[in-house]
Amino acid sequence: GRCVPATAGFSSEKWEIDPSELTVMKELGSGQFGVVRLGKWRALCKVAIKTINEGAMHEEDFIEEAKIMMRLCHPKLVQLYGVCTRQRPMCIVTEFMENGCLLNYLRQNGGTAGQTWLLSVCQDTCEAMQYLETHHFIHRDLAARNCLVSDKNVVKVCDFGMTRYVLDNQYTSSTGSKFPVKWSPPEVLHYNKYSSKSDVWSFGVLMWEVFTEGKMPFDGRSNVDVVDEITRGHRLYRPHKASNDVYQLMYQCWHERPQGRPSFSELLDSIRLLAELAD
Ligand SMILES: CCC(=O)Nc1cccc(Nc2nc(Nc3ccc(OCCOC)cc3)ncc2F)c1
Repeated sequence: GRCVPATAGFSSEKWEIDPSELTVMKELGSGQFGVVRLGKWRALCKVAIKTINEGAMHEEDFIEEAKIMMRLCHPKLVQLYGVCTRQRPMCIVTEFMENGCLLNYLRQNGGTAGQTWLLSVCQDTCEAMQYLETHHFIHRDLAARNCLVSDKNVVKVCDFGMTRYVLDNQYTSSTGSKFPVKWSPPEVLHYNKYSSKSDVWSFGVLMWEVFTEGKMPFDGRSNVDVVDEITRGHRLYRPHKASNDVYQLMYQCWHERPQGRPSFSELLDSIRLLAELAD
């Protein structure tokens, strides 16, 4: 099936990739840990090679985790192929997605995107999140910037669980300048309490990003103001391209209490129903 043991043949320990079998090509941009480049494995398979800047990551912990992440296989998850840990800087090798980051794709192709595709983006990402929920794996940083678009305009979720290995405390502390406050629920902002239900809150914000075709949530407001607004019960407005049904779905994701929010399984059933009715 889809989940071919991706690194079968990559090397002895299934998560270790032999760098001599990688050809590095053009630069794609920069992610959380450093530069990401397009590459080829054994001159054949296109891959994304993410270089990990020295001091950017808890490397030992990540290598342990990579063994688990390799086992997370789903058609809507950007597949982790393996790591090159025997040289520095270390690198992470993943599936390559032709059309790049969803956030930029929405901003560049906005306006032309029909509601059908916008809803399909939510369905793709919800399928990935339902899979992670089933495997009790929390993403912790779900947002359009952490989704990628394939050559067939299928959207996949990437960088799941990676925030646990970031050393820059501007990212990791909820008062840090780089912390995803605008994608975080009250229990994360106040108690650092992560769960699949905190991912559901982020998913609601991702739906808002999709239906506004890449707007910044709470645009112009500071993180401190957003914490205050959210705590007082304020929520993001209905995007013009979102029907009332679609808005109701994302709004449910922002229930103050985690247990008041739907699961990804329930969200997926609702999205599939809306997609059917829209056809
Ligand atoms: C918004 C956040 C953001 O840009 N993130 C980001 C940037 C760079 C690379 C990655 N990671 C991966 N990228 C690809 N494919 C990719 C293809 C085209 C592209 O075009 C860039 C120039 O566009 C004119 C960028 C990426 N496949 C797997 C990744 F893992 C993530």
